Amino acid sequence: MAAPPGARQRHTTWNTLPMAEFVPVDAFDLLIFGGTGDLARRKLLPALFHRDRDEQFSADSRIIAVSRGEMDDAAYAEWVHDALKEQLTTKELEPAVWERFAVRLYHYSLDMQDDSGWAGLGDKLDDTHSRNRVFYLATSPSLFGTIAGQLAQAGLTDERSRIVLEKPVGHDFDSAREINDAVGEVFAESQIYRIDHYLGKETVQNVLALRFGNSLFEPLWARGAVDHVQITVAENLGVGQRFDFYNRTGALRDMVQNHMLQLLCMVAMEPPASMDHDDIRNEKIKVLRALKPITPEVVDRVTVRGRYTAGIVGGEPVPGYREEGDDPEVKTAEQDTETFVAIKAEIDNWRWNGTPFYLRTGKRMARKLSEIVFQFKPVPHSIFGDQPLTPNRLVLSLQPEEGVQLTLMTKEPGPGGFRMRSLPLNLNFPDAFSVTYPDAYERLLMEVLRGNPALFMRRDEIESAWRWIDRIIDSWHTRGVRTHEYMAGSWGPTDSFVLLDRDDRRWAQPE
Ligand SMILES: NC(=O)C1=CN([C@@H]2O[C@H](COP(=O)(O)OP(=O)(O)OC[C@H]3O[C@@H](n4cnc5c(N)ncnc54)[C@H](OP(=O)(O)O)[C@@H]3O)[C@@H](O)[C@H]2O)C=CC1
Ligand SMILES: O=C1O[C@H](COP(=O)(O)O)[C@@H](O)[C@H](O)[C@H]1O
Repeated sequence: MAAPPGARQRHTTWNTLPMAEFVPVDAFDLLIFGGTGDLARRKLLPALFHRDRDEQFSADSRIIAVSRGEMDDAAYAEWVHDALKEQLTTKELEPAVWERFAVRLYHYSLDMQDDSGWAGLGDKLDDTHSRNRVFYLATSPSLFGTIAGQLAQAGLTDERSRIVLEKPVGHDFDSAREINDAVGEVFAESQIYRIDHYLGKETVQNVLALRFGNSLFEPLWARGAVDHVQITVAENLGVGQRFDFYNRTGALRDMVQNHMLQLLCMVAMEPPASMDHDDIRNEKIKVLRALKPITPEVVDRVTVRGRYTAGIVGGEPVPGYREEGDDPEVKTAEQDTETFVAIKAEIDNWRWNGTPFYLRTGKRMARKLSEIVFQFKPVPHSIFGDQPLTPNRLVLSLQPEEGVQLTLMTKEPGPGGFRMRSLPLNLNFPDAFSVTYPDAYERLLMEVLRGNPALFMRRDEIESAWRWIDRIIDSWHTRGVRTHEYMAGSWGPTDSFVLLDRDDRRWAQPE
């Protein structure tokens, strides 16, 4: 049926087939700037290999890596093969799939900071522009503007091409705006895909399904019923070989500015009118704009910075932050960088006024765990006398297991008396669906190749998030807020427990 005159055009390009099916994408040239880096080796190439295994790529689709290294296509294919051997099991790296994948691989040597060499890159590409052309920038963000400009000058872009920007987009609001301006001179906003790989995780998308596919939760999803929300992203790994990057960055910029704020937006936003990417992003931006600024007056009470010391993780002794990294020059430049941060965030809007969102992320914590916990309020009046009633809790688990758990009060069975027990109602996704869970990068790469930007961040989201983060960093500087030590293998510094204790609340973990 034709849309009525004046109806809004929707751009949803989600695969909504009734069954999970591997729908092929149109032919593409995917250029990975930084195609020999750590991200390409560990994430992008294994993700692409998996999608090729499921026959989603046409025979003529190509992957072209760009880096300064002198290597021909065959040498690059060999490098990729070694990388895949490291990342995948022998069973996964099926020889027939590898043969198909290997012929897609090309390498082009180029110093992106140099003006020469860009015209030659065009010779590697299909000049009929008959296939989708995607530029994936897996390099330092300081190169994003230069790369976009050089691509335009070499005549390699048109209105159909897409550009993917890896996180972080900038180091603060000003640098993010500079990058967005430079890239925006060449590409329209609809052609720019800013990655936050948390948006590619299944449970994060399941937040949409849970909230808006059920009538049960939405009426309770507000300050009237929800006491507070906790978002935890705990890692057991340390900073290891990324010391140089991390030392300049810290947990607030590395994890909160992007992943944690995106999670917060997904659970706190108002219902979007549709799954259209701009409908969703319009709601997310409202949440970011409603975040209460953290000023020097309150920063001590609502944030905690931590840094790990040596300890034991998973039964193994591990070094402290100060012992990580081996470059002496970097070591001397060491700052009081936080590897842990906890924040009491408040959203100044009708729905959430008075319901805080406690955010917590850290490296070298007791175990890897990412979850969002909705702590509901207690019943207003108990008819069960002295029996304690545990308020309901909804837990959305992202990692390591993906699922949803709702705790309910039930009556313990028995011939006499009336005893109440809190029990979980569990929906474990891997048990419920007999499919292999794709890595977040697999989904995100496919969405780029399909031209669906819903799972990517719009310019205003990035910039709003930076404004809020910059304010915290300024307040830390103004008040000289230092890091507190926590032992590797713990759940963070004591002060993070005090943060909740002050409000008479507790972190959901440790159990
Ligand atoms: N690694 C990870 O897990 C994650 C990384 N990121 C982000 O992705 C980006 C890339 O990270 P990562 O892969 O770890 O970095 P690496 O340092 O491992 O790789 C950088 C890549 O860029 C190439 N490169 C660097 N400078 C130039 C240049 N002037 N001209 C041409 N090629 C160049 C390098 O090749 P060569 O030196 O041979 O030129 C290499 O291929 C960073 O912004 C990072 O923050 C984001 C999330 C996770
Ligand atoms: O972007 C980043 O994310 C990883 C954590 O990702 P996950 O999918 O393993 O939870 C983090 O280790 C890294 O420091 C950060 O840059």
